[in-house]
Amino acid sequence: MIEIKNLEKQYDSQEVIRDVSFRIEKGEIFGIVGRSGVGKSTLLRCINALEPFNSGDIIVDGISIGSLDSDGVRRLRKKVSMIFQNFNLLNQKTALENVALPMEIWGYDKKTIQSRAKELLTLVGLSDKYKSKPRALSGGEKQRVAIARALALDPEFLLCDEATSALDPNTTKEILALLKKINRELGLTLVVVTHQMEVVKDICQRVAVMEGGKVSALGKVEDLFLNPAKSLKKLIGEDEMEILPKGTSIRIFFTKDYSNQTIITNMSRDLSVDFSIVWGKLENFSGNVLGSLVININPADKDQIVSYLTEKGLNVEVIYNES
Ligand SMILES: Nc1ncnc2c1ncn2[C@@H]1O[C@H](COP(=O)(O)OP(=O)(O)OP(=O)(O)O)[C@@H](O)[C@H]1O
Repeated sequence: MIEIKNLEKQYDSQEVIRDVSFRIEKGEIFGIVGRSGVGKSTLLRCINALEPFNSGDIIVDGISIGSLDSDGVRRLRKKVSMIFQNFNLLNQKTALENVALPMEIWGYDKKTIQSRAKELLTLVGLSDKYKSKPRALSGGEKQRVAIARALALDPEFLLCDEATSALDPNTTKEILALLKKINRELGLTLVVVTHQMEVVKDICQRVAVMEGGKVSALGKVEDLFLNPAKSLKKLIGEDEMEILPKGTSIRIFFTKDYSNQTIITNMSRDLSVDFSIVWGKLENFSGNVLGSLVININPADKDQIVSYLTEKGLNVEVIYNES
């Protein structure tokens, strides 16, 4: 488990992390999202002591990072590995040599290094590229090598700093599938910093939204997307607001349990009310299809519609559009 407690970080006089506290549970895929410059990468780099912090603490599996000496930091980085947007591979070395490097630094014997590096490159789907140098690899392949290297010392946590931001959409999907596989099969806890909402929806279970160095929302991804806090709405855009008709509308959030039910048609029959469907979307969250629907209603029917839907266990939001 990673516990971040009242963390504060400044660069000179600029406050970058302001009183941030949350926990990342073992085995989960946890997202940290926010606009550029809100402090996501800085927070991630504090977790493996790449950046010092000013006050507060980070506890990784019971170890307080704030009090580590240089040997402690070395051990922490073995446990908490990291991948980056620009891959950070050594260009003069082959894929195999890049993956071998951390094991050489830790003094593993040559035979173990060779077999483990090959095993890891096979795990990431590059069994035919052992001898390729980075310049002969695509972006996705480079990130696969970086992931194999990050796994070389058997870490428990993998920090991913915008790991798919430099990749095209299809390659992004492949790398996300690989990260999910690593989480599932090796039990690694993943902390994923990203500004890409598709990444959050595809792989994260919980997410912290950052704004101005603070956490402005935190929770399960589907809860935050289906009933977004203001901070998340700003990030994902409020495109539907532009097409809302005048008057009173109701946004209905469909959770897993309701997404296949015909509640809306039943409501129309049960209450004898008319409405028009204005807008709807279905989203895929780690394989679960959830959705939201906006209906425009007669203002006089508002209370009975809200009660009906709430009694059925649905989340609703009333939206008034005066313009
Ligand atoms: N080494 C540094 N020295 C001084 N200021 C820095 C340093 N690294 C980051 N900053 C500043 O700290 C703030 C937060 O940066 P950070 O990289 O953590 O944000 P971010 O949310 O990850 O943004 P991005 O997605 O653009 O990387 C920014 O204003 C940035 O300019």
